[in-house]
Amino acid sequence: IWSRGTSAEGGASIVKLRRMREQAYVLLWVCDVMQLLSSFQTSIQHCEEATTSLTLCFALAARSLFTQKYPPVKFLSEKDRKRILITGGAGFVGSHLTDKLMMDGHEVTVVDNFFTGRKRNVEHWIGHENFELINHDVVEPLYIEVDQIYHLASPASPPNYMYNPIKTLKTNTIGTLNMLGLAKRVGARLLLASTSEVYGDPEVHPQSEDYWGHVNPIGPRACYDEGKRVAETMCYAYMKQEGVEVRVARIFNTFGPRMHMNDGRVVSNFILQALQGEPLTVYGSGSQTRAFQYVSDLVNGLVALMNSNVSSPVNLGNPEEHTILEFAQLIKNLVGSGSEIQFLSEAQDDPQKRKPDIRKAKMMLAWEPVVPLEEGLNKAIHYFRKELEYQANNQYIPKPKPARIKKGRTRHN
Ligand SMILES: O=C(O)[C@H]1O[C@H](OP(=O)(O)OP(=O)(O)OC[C@H]2O[C@@H](n3ccc(=O)[nH]c3=O)[C@H](O)[C@@H]2O)[C@H](O)[C@@H](O)[C@@H]1O
Repeated sequence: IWSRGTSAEGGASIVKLRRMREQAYVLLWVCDVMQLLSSFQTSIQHCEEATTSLTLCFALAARSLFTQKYPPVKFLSEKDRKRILITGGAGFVGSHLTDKLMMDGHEVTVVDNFFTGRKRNVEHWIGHENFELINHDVVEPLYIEVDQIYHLASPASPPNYMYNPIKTLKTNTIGTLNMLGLAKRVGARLLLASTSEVYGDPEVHPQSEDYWGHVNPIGPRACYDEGKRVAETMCYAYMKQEGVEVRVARIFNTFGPRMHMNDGRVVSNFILQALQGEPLTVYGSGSQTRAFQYVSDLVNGLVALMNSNVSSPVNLGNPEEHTILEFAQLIKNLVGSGSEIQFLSEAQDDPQKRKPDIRKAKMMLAWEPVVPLEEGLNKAIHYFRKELEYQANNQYIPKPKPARIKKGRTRHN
């Protein structure tokens, strides 16, 4: 500019340049201020972060000082401590089994696809060095190193297993094949959670292990009943052909805390209905019978069977038999509820009588149920009462918004 322009042009250019320089100074000043502000903000953030971490440290220290983080766990020597896989370990029975095996000092891996299981059931172990939780569906293969497998994965409540019969079949067939394959590969012992449903609507009463059953292979319960029957067949095929060590527990009706509120089985239905003052729904006449065991008895039976040398199927249940109508009355009385009893239509293929013959378990495992029915029911009632309170306290009930007034007119949504 200097060299090319006239003096007049040169003067104008100088003025222009001065202006540009002034503008540049202003720009630089703005930049400086912004930088200063941002570094100030960062240091505030650092300060906040430091304060937060410090608070967190104090909170954690206080928590570990004043509270016990995990339930007490026994110390087991390397020789006695087992690596145990529980499929369906976040479910109702699985989570109680997890508690027992963890407290006994073993290393427990829980595998669950959370179809009916819940993280809440095992959250008290999360972070413990002996515990691992894997979100996995047993229909897909699993590659881990374990000594024992408790194979519990499957929906067990009729409304749940009938909701998706194909998935129920896949879980009990492909899922069981996958777990037996794993047992074979790593040389683990596998316990199958089978069921009293393998006896179908029984013509023999009470049911002992040598009864072959009376199952409708194309009825609504078949996905579960036949699924479990073929799962048992698979266990013995792997035992004979591949030398896999198997244990088969035929589990009869079981109840207790951590049953899902929407489980749909009779115990949780009746207790929740009685607690909420709703009618107790009896399907059919209520003359059909069942015998109910408390979950801790079952868990002790499962562990005793796994560690025994009994490879043939064993019934695990409480032989105290009641009609469903008697059962409804008992729950009403224990809750102190004024609920009515409502008779609904009978469920298709509903077994009319069921009661376990447990002589084999008594003789071979020295096991028998010890929790009386009423004591177990009172524990379950206490649990469901707390669950209802929990639900009520954690429910977000949106308040209706007042209608907005715009220019003197009510706005209609
Ligand atoms: O509780 C269990 O552990 C067993 O539950 C079910 O077998 P089910 O005996 O049919 O269980 P529930 O659904 O609890 O039914 C028991 C009886 O109560 C009746 N019921 C059920 C629910 C209800 O609201 N009202 C009612 O009268 C049913 O019709 C049936 O006669 C499963 O099929 C078994 O595999 C499982 O072992």
